[in-house]
Amino acid sequence: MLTLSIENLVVRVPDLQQPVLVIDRLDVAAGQHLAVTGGSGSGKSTLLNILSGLERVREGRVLWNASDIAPLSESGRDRWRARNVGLVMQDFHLFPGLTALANVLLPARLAGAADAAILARAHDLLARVGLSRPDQRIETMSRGEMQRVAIARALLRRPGVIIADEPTASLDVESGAAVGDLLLEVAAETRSTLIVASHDPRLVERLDRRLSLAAGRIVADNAASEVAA
Ligand SMILES: Nc1ncnc2c1ncn2[C@@H]1O[C@H](COP(=O)(O)OP(=O)(O)OP(=O)(O)O)[C@@H](O)[C@H]1O
Repeated sequence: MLTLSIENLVVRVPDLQQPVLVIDRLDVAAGQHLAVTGGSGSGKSTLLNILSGLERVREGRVLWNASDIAPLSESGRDRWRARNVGLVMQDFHLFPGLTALANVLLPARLAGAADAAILARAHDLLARVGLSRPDQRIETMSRGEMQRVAIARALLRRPGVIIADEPTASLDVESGAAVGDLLLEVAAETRSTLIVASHDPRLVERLDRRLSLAAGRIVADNAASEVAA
């Protein structure tokens, strides 16, 4: 379980005068389930990249359990992420040539943590996302099946926070609902904080807190009485 606090965050990109993300203050309690919504280009992926340490914080502070990740080097952020974050990104980062099961297990194997219990959990998670062929090679899978492998991998090591970017985007209604069930069940089981960027109203409405971004700013937050536009 990780608590998040963002203070005075400003994210800029080369070639643009206006920042792409400005968040003066955001607090997310440990174990909270947060949906990040907003139109295309509103800053959702930028926020998730910052929160997961994929992108460096250059202005402001991003504190996880009161520890700021902004000063960490890239390798420091990689280590922090491997220990704490279950990440589901839009482009999955799966490895062709490996089976579904091997992809799910890879981060645990790299960390020297792939024991019998982890192997059993990998099988269980693949079954729960509806994949019955753990030995199928990744490159032969459909996009929706790959999405489910990426989700199983993210949940394997009971991360303190699960961060998912459009986790139901490639899925039909039924598979999307199953993935929503799984994310919520696993987050509850492991008491993980859950942060999901999504356009999918069926998923968004199941999360207890909803934050809406427009042009890189928070314009609605159902947990806040006042929101700066
Ligand atoms: N490296 C970059 N250079 C220029 N512009 C960038 C860069 N990275 C992000 N942006 C811009 O920042 C804005 C926010 O992008 P972001 O990907 O966070 O949006 P999003 O809400 O996730 O959109 P989508 O729903 O389409 O994925 C967009 O206008 C994007 O074009």
